[in-house]
Amino acid sequence: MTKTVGVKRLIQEARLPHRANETDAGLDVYAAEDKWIEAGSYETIRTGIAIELPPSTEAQIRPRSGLAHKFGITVLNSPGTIDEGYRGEIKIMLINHGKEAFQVEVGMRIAQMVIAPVLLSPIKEIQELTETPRGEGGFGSSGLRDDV
Ligand SMILES: O=c1ccn([C@H]2C[C@H](O)[C@@H](COP(=O)(O)OP(=O)(O)OP(=O)(O)O)O2)c(=O)[nH]1
Ligand SMILES: [Mg+2]
Repeated sequence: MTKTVGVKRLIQEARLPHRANETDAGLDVYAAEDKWIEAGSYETIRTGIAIELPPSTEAQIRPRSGLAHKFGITVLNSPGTIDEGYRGEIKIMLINHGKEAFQVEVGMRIAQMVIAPVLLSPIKEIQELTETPRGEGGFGSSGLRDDV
């Protein structure tokens, strides 16, 4: 099984995803078009690339903390899911939570992509669930006080 991610450039402006450091989890993903994002709005941005993932993996599209910290820019549907079998162009939905309009430019690093393993578990209906110490407790049930 190859672990290589094949990347096809769909337009000339496109840049291949790139790891800033060899062991970074996230590959920087680049914009392939110029676009303004008004404050409080979102835009779908072209990357100009399509990819071929290794079997039983996905690519997660996550925000870059630098853009969030400096400009309030994040990924609307974070983490975006790129399915193994998807062969279309990867597009990134950025939302501007900042106070100023934000200009996306060709070649800007707008998000990061993490390749992750996926369990393609079959699904079946069952009548009884196994018992566990947690049972149906959730939503803060393990806390000592009501508010945490
Ligand atoms: O940020 C994203 C998220 C998804 N996709 C592409 C790849 C993914 O495989 C496909 C479908 O995404 P998703 O499953 O999130 O969307 P959906 O609304 O469930 O559409 P579909 O019915 O096509 O699965 O769209 C992107 O290009 N960018
Ligand atoms: Mg889907």
